[in-house]
Amino acid sequence: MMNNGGHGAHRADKTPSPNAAILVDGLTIKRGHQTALDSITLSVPTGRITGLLGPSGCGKSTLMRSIVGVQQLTAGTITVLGSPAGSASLRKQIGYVTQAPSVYDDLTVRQNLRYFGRILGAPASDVDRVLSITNLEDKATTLAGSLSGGQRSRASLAAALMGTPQLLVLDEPTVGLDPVLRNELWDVFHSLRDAGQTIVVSSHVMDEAERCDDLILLRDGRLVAHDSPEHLTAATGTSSVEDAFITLVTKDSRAGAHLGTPLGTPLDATSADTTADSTATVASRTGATPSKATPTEATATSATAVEAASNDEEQS
Ligand SMILES: Nc1ncnc2c1ncn2[C@@H]1O[C@H](COP(=O)(O)OP(=O)(O)OP(=O)(O)O)[C@@H](O)[C@H]1O
Repeated sequence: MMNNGGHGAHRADKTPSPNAAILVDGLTIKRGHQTALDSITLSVPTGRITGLLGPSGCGKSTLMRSIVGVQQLTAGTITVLGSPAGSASLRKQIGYVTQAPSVYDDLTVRQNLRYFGRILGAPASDVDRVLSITNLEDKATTLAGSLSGGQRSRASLAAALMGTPQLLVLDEPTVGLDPVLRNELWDVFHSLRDAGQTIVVSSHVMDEAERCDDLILLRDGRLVAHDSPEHLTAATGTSSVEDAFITLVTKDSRAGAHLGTPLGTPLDATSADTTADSTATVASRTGATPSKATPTEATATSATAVEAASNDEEQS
């Protein structure tokens, strides 16, 4: 259902589902002089794929960073799997894949997975399980530094899947991948969802929106819509999510620019060139640092990695 009052259209804000995986209440985040997120209230249901969409700079990564607990909140609260975001108890329950592939270049894929698995306390059998899920069995003995871009993305996803986290937070995992690889990854996401995992995934690509169970549309840090693709199109009288979004943004009294892009193209062409996030895949679970550090360094910094990531970025 849609709420057409105020500045946007969204659902479930006032009556969050009792089985919500994530509850965001009045979340405001200032980064530098920017208000990256402005009074966001929403709930993300368990066992579904929720897509985060919106133009570059609208706050998708900031919302994900907040959910995994590496972002300082200016106001509001976030509850994840029943605990405040950032709680130590959540580290093994959340798999986080940032925009930057974050496996260790000088380790093979299998060694990377063993390493992350050891830190997470995952069973040794998990390595083969996630290699199979991500279709990387034939790359198990390849150095991560020798993988193609798409293979590295999948290796990062594999690392995040170690230990079977309940919640997966994926920041533009398909960026730069060709359509066949994107398709394969979406098949993986759907089977993980079918196995009971909750997935929050951001994208610039409108055709990926149709593959999500629910969509959150952000614009300039504000929530414009939160509903299923079917409800969004029905409520706006449109035949595609893209058209629904254009209609919603046009109605949005504070919208400043046009959102129209063809299906399958980035919402913002410049934003396809992603910048590296400051935290590593599974950082929220392991405390490990990105691939430039050696595993030893990563382990040494594990106790403070999450806090450091949060503090560093605020100064950047
Ligand atoms: N390290 C930082 N320091 C200060 N401001 C930042 C920082 N990173 C992002 N911002 C600002 O926060 C706002 C939201 O950025 P965010 O990265 O969350 O957007 P996004 O929707 O994920 O963008 P993209 O799709 O390009 O990754 C933007 O105005 C951006 O300029």
